[in-house]
Amino acid sequence: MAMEERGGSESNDFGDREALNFHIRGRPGKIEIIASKPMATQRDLSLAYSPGVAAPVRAIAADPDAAYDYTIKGNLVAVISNGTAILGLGNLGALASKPVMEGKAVLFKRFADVDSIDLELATEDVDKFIAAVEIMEPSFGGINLEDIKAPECFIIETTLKERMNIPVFHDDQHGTAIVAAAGVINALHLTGRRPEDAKLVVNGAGAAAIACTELIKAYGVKTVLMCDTNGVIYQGRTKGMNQWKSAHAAITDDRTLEEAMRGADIFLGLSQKGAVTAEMVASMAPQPIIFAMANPDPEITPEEVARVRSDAIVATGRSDYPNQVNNVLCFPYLFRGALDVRATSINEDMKLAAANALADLARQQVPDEVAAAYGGKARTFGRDYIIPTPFDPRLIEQVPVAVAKAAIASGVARKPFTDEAAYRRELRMRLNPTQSVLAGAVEAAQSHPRRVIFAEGEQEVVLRAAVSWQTSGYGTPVLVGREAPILEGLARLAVTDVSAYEIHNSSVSPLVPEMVERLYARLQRRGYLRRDVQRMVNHERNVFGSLLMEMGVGDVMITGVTRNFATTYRQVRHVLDPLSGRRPFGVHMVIGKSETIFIADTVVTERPDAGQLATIAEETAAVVRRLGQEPRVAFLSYSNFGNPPGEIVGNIREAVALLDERGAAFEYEGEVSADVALNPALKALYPFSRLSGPANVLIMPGLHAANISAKLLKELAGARVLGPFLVNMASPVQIAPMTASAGDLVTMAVLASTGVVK
Ligand SMILES: NC(=O)C1=CN([C@@H]2O[C@H](COP(=O)(O)OP(=O)(O)OC[C@H]3O[C@@H](n4cnc5c(N)ncnc54)[C@H](OP(=O)(O)O)[C@@H]3O)[C@@H](O)[C@H]2O)C=CC1
Ligand SMILES: CC(=O)C(=O)O
Ligand SMILES: [Mg+2]
Repeated sequence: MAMEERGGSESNDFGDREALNFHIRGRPGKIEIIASKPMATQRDLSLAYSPGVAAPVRAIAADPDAAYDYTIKGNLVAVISNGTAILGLGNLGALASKPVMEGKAVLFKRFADVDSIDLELATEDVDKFIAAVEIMEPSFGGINLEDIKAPECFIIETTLKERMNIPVFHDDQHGTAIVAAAGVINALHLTGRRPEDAKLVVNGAGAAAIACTELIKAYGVKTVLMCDTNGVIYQGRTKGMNQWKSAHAAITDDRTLEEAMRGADIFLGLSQKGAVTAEMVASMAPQPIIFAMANPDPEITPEEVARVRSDAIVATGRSDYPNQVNNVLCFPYLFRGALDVRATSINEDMKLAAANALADLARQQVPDEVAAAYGGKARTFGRDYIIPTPFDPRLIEQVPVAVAKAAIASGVARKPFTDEAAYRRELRMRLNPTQSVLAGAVEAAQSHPRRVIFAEGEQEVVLRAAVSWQTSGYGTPVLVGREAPILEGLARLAVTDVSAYEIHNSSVSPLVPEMVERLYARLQRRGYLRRDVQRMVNHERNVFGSLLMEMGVGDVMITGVTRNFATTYRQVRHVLDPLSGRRPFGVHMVIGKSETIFIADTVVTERPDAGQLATIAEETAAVVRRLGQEPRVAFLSYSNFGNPPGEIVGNIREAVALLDERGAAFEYEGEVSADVALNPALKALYPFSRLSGPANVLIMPGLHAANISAKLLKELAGARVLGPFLVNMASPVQIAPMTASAGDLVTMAVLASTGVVK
């Protein structure tokens, strides 16, 4: 997101209150543990616990490696801290570090499907810390040390690496160094500099700073001045020194950061908020490279830099500016690769491989399916994109493969892979690409704020969605309803600045006369009297809201929580039309762990004929592609390829033949039963089937089957079911289910406003 698009704001678009609410909502914190095996029956209990559990116990006692087969060990990483250097907030103790450590654990899961648990150890004693961690080796596949201050972190990590036979990795040192090095390589490339000619100034001489400096020196940067709270670290300095700082002591007359910064090509900030001034930045060399990486607030903000330098490449550790240089780009993927080949350690070769993979990725052309993850906004390598963003769906494939290969080549992999293509496939399957698209759409929504008409503005759930829309920076909520209840509702939600919300009351709106004229012109030849139309405009919020859309008051309309779909749809269609020549239909999305299943048409056409089925399939396939997945369409029935025969089966077979005739450019098959479509073992009974894998688009034979199965899944399956999404309307209108949460409403609005669903 470019700075101007943020409106030049220098603060978060959310406050502490929202961050606290986020953490307290539902289950406190950010983690829960779920069972990976069913625990439904007496038999399950016997297998999982006594007596069944004795079998894996004996197997592991006989062969310790069997723990990787029979327990979670091989995919479990401990995030361990004592809270002595929590981000850039300082030594606030073990307990206070827990939100960060829980956060790291969920990032492991979200980005690389690594299970992770946080452990906060209440000690600043190095020996006690080491003793506690080393005896935990049986439990974990790897140890991620976090937010432990220097110089203790160096002793802790070195000793644990010597004593433990699983990867031990201090994220603040090496994770940060890998990502910073990738960014520096690309920034040097962009500014046409050679590493050996560049002057680097590092502010901070702790865990992150020392490791970053070492890695960047290994890449060829020779002239380095490092500073800490006592200024420049020069040869001969005695105050506040230790052996790790001494290794980087320079021969120089500079004594302060201000002096060191003069003429510097690169600045790395790994110290504290506000440590750098605009004057210092102004004194740097042309095209300065400025990585202000302190969290949560950088040494200097990109806005402050922009005021004095227009030629700088700027990165921070935060996700709300371009170029996020943060170890989140590294640790999930590095451990993924290390765990997958059961590496005994994470060595220099693996770190270099990760840095190079990250740097390469940013330089690659962004393919269309990845652009979908950015809401269609293609990224190109340049000043505002020197490093991939955390939601880039290619990271899960490229970085772990590079790391695993380096582990194999350097001899630390205990279980090398032999088939790289199969490993890449396995990695891709770990994450659901739709999640990346949703994340990308959110980013796109923030950079192109839109006006959303919430037609049911007095409803509590709608107000919560509207507040979330506004505070997330997606744009202006336009609320339909009476002013007093809406203002009361906003006050209950602690909104202080109501000027950010627009309220339209259909009883008193000055737009009503024009609305009546427009609608009467449209409906008079459908048997509506002027007074019928007047009543509809005044009393039917969906009609009023749709007219607001029609008159350009909003960009997107969201409704649906107070009336059933059919009623709402009828009201909307009084005013708004489908795309020319198109027939609207509905798609539900069932968002699973590694894939999303799409079901259509779940809302409009009761008994689609063959032509309609074929068109629904084609248009759903287009939606699926925009959501980052390659469609594999199954036309569902109770029968498989004509067996048993039946009346509605003919329609479906004809739809498949029509797609053949039309030369449809996606995989499709039918008619098949749901289990043959989804279960590879059953599909194998039909080896001629044209689907290359389980279907992800289920085209239902009729509205009954579609709507019932979507709702059954929502109520029973425990999966996240979104929709129905209304496709093919000329203006972006979405009709949510009456059960929609505020989050669902926002997601629907985001997908509609970014054109991912249309
Ligand atoms: N973007 C990212 O991915 C990451 C960012 N970081 C950030 O780096 C910073 C340091 O973290 P970490 O290395 O773990 O912590 P440490 O406690 O190990 O090191 C902190 C270092 O910063 C120095 N320092 C503090 N304030 C100043 C100042 N005003 N001017 C100069 N030096 C200063 C300290 O100096 P002295 O030695 O004199 O006490 C010390 O050397 C934090 O802000 C953290 O958020 C860390 C990891 C990853
Ligand atoms: C990002 C991180 O790990 C830190 O700031 O400490
Ligand atoms: Mg950290």
